[in-house]
Amino acid sequence: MNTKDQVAKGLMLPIMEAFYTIQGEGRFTGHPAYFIRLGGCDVGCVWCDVKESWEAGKWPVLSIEQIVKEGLNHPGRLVVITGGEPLMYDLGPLTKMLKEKGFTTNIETSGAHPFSGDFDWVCFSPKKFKKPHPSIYEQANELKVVVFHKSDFDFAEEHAALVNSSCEKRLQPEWSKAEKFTPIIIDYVKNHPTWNISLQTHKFMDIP
Ligand SMILES: C[S@@+](CC[C@H](N)C(=O)[O-])C[C@H]1O[C@@H](n2cnc3c(N)ncnc32)[C@H](O)[C@@H]1O
Ligand SMILES: Nc1nc2[nH]cc(C(=O)O)c2c(=O)[nH]1
Ligand code: SF4
Ligand SMILES: [Mg+2]
Repeated sequence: MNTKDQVAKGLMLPIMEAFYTIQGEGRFTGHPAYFIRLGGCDVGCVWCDVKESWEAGKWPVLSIEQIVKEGLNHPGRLVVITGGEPLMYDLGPLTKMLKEKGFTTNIETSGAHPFSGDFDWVCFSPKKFKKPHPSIYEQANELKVVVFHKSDFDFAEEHAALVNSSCEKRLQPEWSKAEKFTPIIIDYVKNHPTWNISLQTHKFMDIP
C-alpha cells in the first residue's frame, strides 16, 4: 500500500512533533502527558498559536507503530492527540494501538471533521472559522471555548446548548487578548457558575 492510502486508513500519519510535557489546559491541567501533534488543519483560526502546523505536507509521515513506540519511552501513560486538526485523519487504528499498550487517550479538537477513534476524554473547542461536524456533540466530555471577542460568550452558550448535560464547560482567554478578557471571563463565570476557567498554564511555566 502506498503512503497516501496508508494515511487515508489511519495507519500512517503526518507528525509535526511529539513531546512529553504537562497538560497545560482544561480538565487534565497539571497531568504529565505525551502529546502527539498531527500536521494539517483547514480551520484557519486567525489567532491560532500553532499556524506552522496547518500544511500537512510539511511534516514527516510516520507509521502508527513508530508513533506509539516513541510514546512508550516516557513513564506517563496519558496521551493527548492534538494538531493541527487531528480529526482530519481516521484515528481508529492509532487509538486502538495506544489503548492496547495501556495509554489513556485524550484529544484536543475543533470538531470540524467527522469523529473517529477510541478516546477516554474528548476536549471540543469549536471555532467560528469552520462549523463543527454534528458527530462531535455527543462525544464531547469538555467544551473549551477560546475568548477573543465579546461575541464569544454567546458563541460559547450556543455550543453549550448542543453538548451533553454532563459535558464540562470552560472558557479560555485567547493568549494575546488575555489581559483584556481574563477579568471579563472571571465575572462571567462568577455569574454563570456552570462554567469554569481554563488557562494555558504551560505558557506561564514556559514549557512546551
Ligand atoms: C492548537 S489547537 C489544536 C487542536 C484543534 N485544532 C483545536 O483547535 O482544538 C489546541 C488548543 O489550543 C487552543 N488555542 C489555539 N490557539 C490559542 C490561543 N492563541 N489562545 C488560547 N487558546 C488557543 C485551541 O482552541 C485548542 O483548544
Ligand atoms: N503543555 C501543553 N498543553 C496543551 N494542551 C493543549 C495543547 C495543544 O496545543 O493542543 C497544549 C500544548 O501545546 N502544550
Ligand atoms: S482549529 Fe486548532 S489548529 Fe486549526 S487553526 Fe484553529 S486553533 Fe489552530
Ligand atoms: Mg498548544
